[in-house]
Amino acid sequence: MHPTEEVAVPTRVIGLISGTSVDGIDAALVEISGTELDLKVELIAGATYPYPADLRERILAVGAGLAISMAELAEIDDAIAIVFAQAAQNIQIGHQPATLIGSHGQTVYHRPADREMGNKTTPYSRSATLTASPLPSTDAINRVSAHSPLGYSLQLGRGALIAHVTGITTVSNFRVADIAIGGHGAPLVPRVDAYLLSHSEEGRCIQNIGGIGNVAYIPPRHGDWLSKIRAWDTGPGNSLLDLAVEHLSAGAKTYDEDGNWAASGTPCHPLVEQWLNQDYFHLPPPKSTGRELFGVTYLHECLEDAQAYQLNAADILATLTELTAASIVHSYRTFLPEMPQRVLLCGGGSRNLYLKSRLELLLPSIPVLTTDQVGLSADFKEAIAFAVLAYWRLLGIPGNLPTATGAPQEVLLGEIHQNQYSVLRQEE
Ligand SMILES: Nc1ncnc2c1ncn2[C@@H]1O[C@H](COP(=O)(O)OP(=O)(O)OP(=O)(O)O)[C@@H](O)[C@H]1O
Ligand SMILES: CC(=O)N[C@H]1[C@@H]2OC[C@@H](O2)[C@@H](O)[C@@H]1O[C@H](C)C(=O)O
Repeated sequence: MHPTEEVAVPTRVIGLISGTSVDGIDAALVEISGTELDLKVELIAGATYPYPADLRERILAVGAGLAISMAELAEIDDAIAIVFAQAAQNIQIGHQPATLIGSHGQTVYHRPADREMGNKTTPYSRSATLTASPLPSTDAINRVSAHSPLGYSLQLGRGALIAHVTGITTVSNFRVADIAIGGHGAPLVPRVDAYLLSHSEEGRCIQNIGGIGNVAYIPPRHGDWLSKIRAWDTGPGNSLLDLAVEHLSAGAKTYDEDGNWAASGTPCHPLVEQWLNQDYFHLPPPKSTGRELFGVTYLHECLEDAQAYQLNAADILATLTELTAASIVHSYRTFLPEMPQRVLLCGGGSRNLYLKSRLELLLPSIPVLTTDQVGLSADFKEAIAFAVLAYWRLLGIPGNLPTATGAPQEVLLGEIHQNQYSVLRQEE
């Protein structure tokens, strides 16, 4: 290739994600330089674009198990891609345009790998030498597909359509490569956290509180610090709280702004202790979860349990907030090699002042700040991370951390959908 024709690695990148709260599309326009240890990201613009109300309702219904036809699945996949593409267009207005998009899409289903099955022999042949054997019986197939050795995670909003609509090369479907080798495919942000938020002397927990909570413990940055990182989904973040607020306000509110409603109640500690007995909180990492577990059914069970204590609405919210805080701290004390010297919060839950105060109470002598306070946007960190993951994908740098996802090795994450312009250039 002639030197003047050399294609520069895109450095102006858009990251897009809608998380488990399904509140809207977070878009971050960033300027990236460096690669890993010298990685630098400047946030040029960040915005959240709320979903059209009817699309949000459909996503939540599908995520909660509504049966739909294949045609409807294709339709909703493309509807999400179109609003993501529009978010990408909007975030560039008034700025130099981007040449790459990293789009996480919208998770509508997440089933972690079945550890038990992963270690068991399967009814199909895994041997390297091909030997003719009968196809598995229907019973065996049903057994395996009900407890597949591989996880399954579905993110809608196909990258091909985003690339087509925006004309910008788009990387999407980040979770599948990790899942294909036996990982959970989540959490994926910790590798980016490691390079953007590690400290030379200080062990830090980066705690995202979205619909679901997840933590990345990052030891001080020396020696083999990278292999000592631990990360997992801590359990409910705001998912149960949001559902409870909607229920208790008869649909008038969708979340507990600043945690004010919960702050006017009193947490019921025996109930929190009872809820903490739940299996997920005792499962050792790597582990991941979603609204499939901490969703509507779970909330209804919590509300039933609460009846025995005759709690009012504020007490119920205080108790659910306490579950989020206590499950986070319980998981640090149970699974971390050592407690962090600092906790940095991000995600919408970092704005819940009552939740933050409960975390501070449960973590005496450990400062609890937000990532904003160390220079990385708490609102847009996940979107920023998917911009970096797309950038790494083009550079051939792996995006997963095996200690976080449980995958046996590092892999390149994401499928690349080139824009029409670069496809035409290759054909010339
Ligand atoms: N001012 C606020 N006070 C209290 N809670 C807030 C506030 N702002 C946002 N939230 C909470 O944050 C949630 C959205 O957080 P976020 O956008 O980080 O979640 P997400 O990215 O969808 O989830 P995940 O990280 O699990 O994928 C809202 O649903 C709400 O519960
Ligand atoms: C399957 C899925 O979308 N998981 C999300 C979810 O939201 C928080 C937590 O559960 C986390 O593991 C993950 O997201 C972030 C972006 C991650 O992969 O790091």
